[in-house]
Parts: sequence; C-alpha cells; structure tokens
Amino acid sequence: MTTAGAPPQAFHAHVPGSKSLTNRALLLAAAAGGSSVLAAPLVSEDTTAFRAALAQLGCRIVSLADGSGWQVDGLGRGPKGAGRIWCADAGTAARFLPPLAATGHGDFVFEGSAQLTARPLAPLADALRRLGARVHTAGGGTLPLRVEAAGLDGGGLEVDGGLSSQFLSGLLMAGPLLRTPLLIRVRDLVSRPYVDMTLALMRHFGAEVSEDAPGEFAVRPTGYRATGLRIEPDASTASYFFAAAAVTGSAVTVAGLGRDSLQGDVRFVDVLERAGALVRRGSESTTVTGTGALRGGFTVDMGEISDTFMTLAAIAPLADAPITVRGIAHARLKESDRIEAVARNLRAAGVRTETGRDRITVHPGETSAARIACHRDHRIAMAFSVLNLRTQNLTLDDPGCVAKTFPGFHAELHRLFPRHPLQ
Ligand SMILES: O=C(O)C1=C[C@@H](OP(=O)(O)O)[C@@H](O)[C@H](O)C1
Ligand SMILES: C=C(OP(=O)(O)O)C(=O)O
Repeated sequence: MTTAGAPPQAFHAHVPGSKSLTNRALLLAAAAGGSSVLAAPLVSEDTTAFRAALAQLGCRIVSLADGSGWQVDGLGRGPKGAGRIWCADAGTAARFLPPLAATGHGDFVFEGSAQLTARPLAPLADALRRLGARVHTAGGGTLPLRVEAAGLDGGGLEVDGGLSSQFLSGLLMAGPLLRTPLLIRVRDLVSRPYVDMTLALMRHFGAEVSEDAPGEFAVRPTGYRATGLRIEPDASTASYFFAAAAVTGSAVTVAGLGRDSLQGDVRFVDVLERAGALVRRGSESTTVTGTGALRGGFTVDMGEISDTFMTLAAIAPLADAPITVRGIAHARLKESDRIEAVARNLRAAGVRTETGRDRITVHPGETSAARIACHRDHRIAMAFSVLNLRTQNLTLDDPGCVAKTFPGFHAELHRLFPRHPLQ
C-alpha cells in the first residue's frame, strides 16, 4: 500500500521479448529467401524449442556475437529432408511448423511433451489433409503428427478457430509457400489479436495477404522476403509486473511496449484501469500506477486476451467486490485447464470461487497459507507470485516452470519487490 501523501515507488521492469512475435518471426525468416536478423528475441524454452525445430528442418540460425539477436539464413521455400521434430511444450511449434513442413518435400514427424500431446491439433491436421497433404496423427488427432510432404496447392478451406487461433495462424503463414492462392474462411475464431499479429508479420516479410470480408482471408503465393525485426517485450509477461504495481501501490513502466503494440495482451492494462489503477499509454512505453486497493464488482470478457485472465483472477481476492471473467473456455485447453487450475488453487487458499464452462468468479477474501499447484503451467506460477506479494503465505510447487516464457521471472520480480523469494 502507498503511504498517504508519499509518491509511489517507481520501477522499470525488464520484460523479455514476445514469445508470439519471436516464434512467428523465426518461421517467416526461415521461409524467406536471404538472411534476416531478429533483434531482442525471447530466449526461453518455447523459443529455444522453436529455433531447434527449425534447425532440424534444415534452417541455419546463429546467435550474433554481441548477444543482440539472431541471424536466420532462410530456406526461401519449404523444408526438404526427413526427421523427428521436437516441439517440447510449445503450442506455437506444434501448430505453426506442420503447415510449413507440408509446403516442403520429405517426411517429418512432430513430437512433443505429454502436456502438448494432450492439447488439440485435429482441426489443423484436417485442414492440411483437405489441402491434399498426407498427414497422420495419433488417435484423437493429436501429436505425434507425421507429414509426408510433396508441396501443396492452395484452394479454398474452412477452418474451425473455436479451440485455438494458432491453427489459422499456422495455415496463413504457410500460404505464401503454396503453389496457388489460398483462401481461408474461419469459423468461431478465438484469440483474434494473434491473427492480426500473424497478418502484420507476414506483410512485414513481404507476403500479400488480405481479409476480404470478416473471417475470409486470401494469401497470394509470393513467398517471403528476408528482413529485420526488433521483437517487442512480451505483453503477457508484462501483465504480471503491471498487476504487481496495482496490488502494491507502486508504479511499473515497461519500455518498448506502447499503445500501438502488435500484441493484444497489452490491453490487460484496460482491465487494471477498470480495477482502479492509473494507466499511462505512451507510444514507446506503458506505465501502471496502483493504489494498492483493487476495485471489483465487474464482469469482463477476456476471450481475446485469455493468457492474462489468470493474472487478474489470481489478484481478484484482494478486490473489494467479486470479479467475473468470461469468454475464456479456450483457456481450458492450454498448458493446463486454466479455469480449474486457478479455481482450485484459490480454493486451497480459502478463497471462494465459482466456475462455468467459459467463466470464473472470484470473491474477495483473506488467503490462508497454501502450496500452489503449478501444473507445469508458467502462468499459474507467475500469476500467483503476484498475489503472494501481498499475502506472503503462498509457495509454488514448481517455480521453475516459468522457464517456458521467462526463465528470469523470479529474479526480476525479486529485483523490483525483494519480498518475492528468489527461487
Ligand atoms: O498465436 C499465438 O502466438 C498464441 C495464441 C494464443 O493461443 P490460442 O489461439 O490457442 O488461444 C495464446 O494463448 C498463445 O499463448 C500464443
Ligand atoms: C498458451 C500458451 O502457450 P502456447 O499455446 O504457445 O503453448 C501460453 O503461453 O500461455
């Protein structure tokens, strides 16, 4: 809490690069003809897995000697060869790389962790088959997924976007490498801002893609052009630091993340504003200043920014009235069933919650001491670490799982708020 009259303590959080931008840029640079440089990419388990997978697909990626980024020597086409490609826990790898592989020539088998294997993939496999690709999956349409690639023609395609937007993003990004134009109509699309990010990055790498009517996309078979890209800080990761400002009554600025960000999750600050925090949206930075008190008593649809719903739900017990988040059914299909995982952990800490298929309501209340079950989900670990800045009675059963997107999370939160234990 702020001391009356005293200015809030002000911090700059060092937030690493966006996972979604890094992995898209890696793929597009790998598909482009020529060398691309990615500045300030995220280095974490998800991007390391993605980079290694592209290397297995034949692409040369080197870290620049001064540590400023990566140089990607693009293939200028789809991959050629054969191999087993490890996707680890990365949804982006499992959903973006098979369409790329299908545009090449060879025999590729995509595999992943048990957690990733449990996540849906069938709409993507079906879409690739309808384009004429030879694709085999495990029963239920999951990983391992094998592509016997012989190049692909385009054509017209309907895709179900109700479980994940990543299927559509993966297909769109493969589009310029097809032999003929690709037309995709998407139904029930969740997480729309990620598709806008896909379109923006495709265009940055020289693709011609248009949305001719809402949900109807046309991609021309132009290939990609090598270019440079500076990766913005990750907006989902920034949410933990902005929420920390809100609940501790301090000010946190994230430089490099401005109001024109390509990342939808930058809109998490709108939700904090609704809960009483002061937000300054600059062109090059965002600052949240908290009061230490949270205003509740509202319902918010976070379907487009669902990676940040847990950040809000975890701090919601500190509010003065219940908070309901809705529109997040697809959050049950991520690293964990995130609605259940948040609700169970809050209940274990004595907080009243109610859940429905696509929603959660969190009531105000004191937390009792609890061990938080992370379910190997980085966002559970990071979200509950923010709540613990206030309650100081929670421990994480798996603090290391933050490495999926931010290996240095605990060190950075501790640097700003020493009461956060280094772990
Ligand atoms: O395209 C992307 O980079 C992502 C899309 C979102 O997934 P869904 O489309 O499955 O909601 C998001 O949750 C994920 O962290 C990253
Ligand atoms: C859902 C997530 O990751 P992905 O789908 O990329 O594995 C996430 O980072 O919260």
